[in-house]
Amino acid sequence: MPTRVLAAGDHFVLNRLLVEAVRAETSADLEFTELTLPWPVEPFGRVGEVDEASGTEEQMIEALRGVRICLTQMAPLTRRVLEACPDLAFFGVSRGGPVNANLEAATEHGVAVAFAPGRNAAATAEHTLGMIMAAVRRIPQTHSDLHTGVWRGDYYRYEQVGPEIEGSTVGLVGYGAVGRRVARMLNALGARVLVHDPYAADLDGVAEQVPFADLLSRAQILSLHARVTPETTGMIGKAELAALPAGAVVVNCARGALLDHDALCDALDSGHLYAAACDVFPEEPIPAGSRLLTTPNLTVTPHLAGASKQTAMNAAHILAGDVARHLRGEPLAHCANPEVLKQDRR
Ligand SMILES: NC(=O)c1ccc[n+]([C@@H]2O[C@H](COP(=O)([O-])OP(=O)(O)OC[C@H]3O[C@@H](n4cnc5c(N)ncnc54)[C@H](O)[C@@H]3O)[C@@H](O)[C@H]2O)c1
Ligand SMILES: O=C(O)[C@H](O)COP(=O)(O)O
Repeated sequence: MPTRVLAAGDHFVLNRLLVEAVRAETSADLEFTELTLPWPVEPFGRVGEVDEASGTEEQMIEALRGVRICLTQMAPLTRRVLEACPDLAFFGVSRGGPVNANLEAATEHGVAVAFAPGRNAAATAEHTLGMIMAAVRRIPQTHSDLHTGVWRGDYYRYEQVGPEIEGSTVGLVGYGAVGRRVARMLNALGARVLVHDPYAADLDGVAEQVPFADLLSRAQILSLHARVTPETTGMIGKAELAALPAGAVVVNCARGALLDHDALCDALDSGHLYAAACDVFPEEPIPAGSRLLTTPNLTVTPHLAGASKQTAMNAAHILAGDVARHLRGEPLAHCANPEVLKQDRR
């Protein structure tokens, strides 16, 4: 009897990549089903606490009959799904965190939850560098000026000039897959890189861990790369922005929940900050009429830092490696619930 595998991504391209990556990783006798599911309301920021009713729960329960391995981007693994699908043993989430899985219930049901850390870290780090440069050099503003027939060379040459990255002090909050790549790039550009991440042990020799208050008082460029936790939610508010040196630049390509956006707009309006750039917001899409769309010197992109040609392929390869390990009865490389009692239910 072949082992049944369900690829339940939000796009047929992801499903194809998942199936092909698993086929390339193992010669086990597998039978694949592909199901394209709509992207549910994103539980941004919560990891492993999902359990509310979801529109796709019924579809999942139906599709998971007899399925042992499920690979998905956002399909919900709720307690109800787990109770209704006793054959499931492996649930792979093609994201940096298994935000769509109830980890406690999965562990109770002996279902291993795998995920794909770092799959989009290069893309996100490169976008962050782009946002820093865009903000510091006023690229979006001057580009828009030219489109409206305005050539303001002297203004931007003398009155609106930002710091060079070379020689600047940059503060990174969070030193995980993205943060450490940003640090390497900025280090190569000649910046001094300070880090606040209480859980990062090794700083790769390119950055210096400092107390949070020191980082804030010294960072000419502040870039956020922490995951959202109770500890990091709202960690950059009015007081933290005020603590930055005058003329500082703030960049957020992590999560909107880390930053008080009203305080950010106030700090830009008052001239305390020179510029800011955000890819993520408290509400997405940004509602019409929001200050985030009209505050000068705030560059915005629509939550696409992690998107690249490689991202989905990287995720598929990371998950496929763990599918092969699961089938061989080996420990997984990226398991969100390693305490799972019964990983192998063959
Ligand atoms: N905009 C996008 O498209 C996009 C793409 C990828 C990742 N992200 C977001 O970027 C962030 C970083 O992603 P990653 O893949 O590097 O995650 P990661 O899990 O590899 O790293 C997150 C880091 O945050 C640190 N952290 C935890 N608590 C902290 C605290 N109190 N203070 C400072 N640091 C703390 C952790 O120790 C860890 O090193 C996440 O919020 C992720 O959701 C956004
Ligand atoms: O949607 C995003 O922000 C990116 O895909 C990264 O999120 P993740 O690391 O939580 O998957």
